[in-house]
Amino acid sequence: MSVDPAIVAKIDEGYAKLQGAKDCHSLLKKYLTKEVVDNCKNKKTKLGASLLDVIQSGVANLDSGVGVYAPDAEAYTLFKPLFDPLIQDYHNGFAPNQKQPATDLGEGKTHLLPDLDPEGKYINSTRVRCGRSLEGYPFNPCLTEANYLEMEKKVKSIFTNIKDEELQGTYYPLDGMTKEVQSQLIADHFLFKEGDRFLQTANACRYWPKGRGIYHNKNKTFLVWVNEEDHLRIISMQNGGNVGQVLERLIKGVKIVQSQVPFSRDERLGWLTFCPSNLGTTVRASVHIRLPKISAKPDFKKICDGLKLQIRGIHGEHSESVGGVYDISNKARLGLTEFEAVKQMYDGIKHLIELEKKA
Ligand SMILES: Nc1ncnc2c1ncn2[C@@H]1O[C@H](COP(=O)(O)OP(=O)(O)OP(=O)(O)O)[C@@H](O)[C@H]1O
Repeated sequence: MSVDPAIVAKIDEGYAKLQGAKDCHSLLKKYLTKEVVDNCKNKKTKLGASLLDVIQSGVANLDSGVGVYAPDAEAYTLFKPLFDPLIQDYHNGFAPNQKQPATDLGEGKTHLLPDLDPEGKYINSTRVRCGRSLEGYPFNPCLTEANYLEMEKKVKSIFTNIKDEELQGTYYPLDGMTKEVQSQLIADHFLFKEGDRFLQTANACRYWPKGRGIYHNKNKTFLVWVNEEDHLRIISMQNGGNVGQVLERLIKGVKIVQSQVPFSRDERLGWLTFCPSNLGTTVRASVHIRLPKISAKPDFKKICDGLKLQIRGIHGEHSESVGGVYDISNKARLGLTEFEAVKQMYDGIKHLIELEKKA
């Protein structure tokens, strides 16, 4: 199977565009060398995905942080000259000979994560999410409309089997949801946003809103996103800083969901996801936090980097802080266990609160 010359030409153009973009600091630009382009541009996965599928979002969006997506699981091995160094850079030096450790969600250990902010002075809310991909299905750019609908049907049957009283809820398909309800769910931080340009240019939004939706319990403390960036995003969240409680609920939910359908896991890369930044544990544990004194200092980002933490704005990735509230989470998700990923956020935030108190 050879790659269409028009696609090869677009890959070459993409490379040239990145090279010429002085203000582009994405990991794609850093690792898409001429050697990598020449090595990969004529390769195609069994499902027909090329290097263009991997790089097109980062080429279109020069302000990307990462800039690459895997159109299917095979892409991670076929295009490893690009993925391996990029993964190593993003995930704390996770080298090509390293393996993701076995899953440890933290069962029996959540008491080690008592409330970070019992007086409610700093933390508005806490959230822990993980992603899962249904075994046997590729990622967004390779999915057909029939795939989306079939996957949604499978996942809906998981939800109807949730018997746990706290987690029981309803699935709301995006198709048919009123704009008011959708906008309110987004504004309240429960639902994924609409029209994300990074995902759109990755070819991840075809047939939208078909097959997309959200499940949540009555209190909106346990939620599952269906077919946004990943097949599933399983989320536990609540007001305040009780990380242990949030994780406890997530563990319960993941175990129920996982007992019903098989998910794609790779020997080396752990749970497989569309974006390489989410591989491994797929865990992003975050707080919405106010740290007015230390966040005003010029070295705030450096302090967070040193604690292996990532800062985002209040409406998630690629958004700004509002009212001095930041979303701060663990950065790496690969090369450590799920519990360690949450603990990395926990220890880092504890330290930041101490610095804020002393400032
Ligand atoms: N601790 C938190 N409390 C309340 N809402 C949160 C918290 N962390 C994230 N959110 C909200 O979750 C939504 C999704 O955020 P965002 O897209 O940045 O992250 P994500 O779901 O982890 O996925 P990705 O990393 O792929 O973007 C946003 O509305 C964001 O404000």
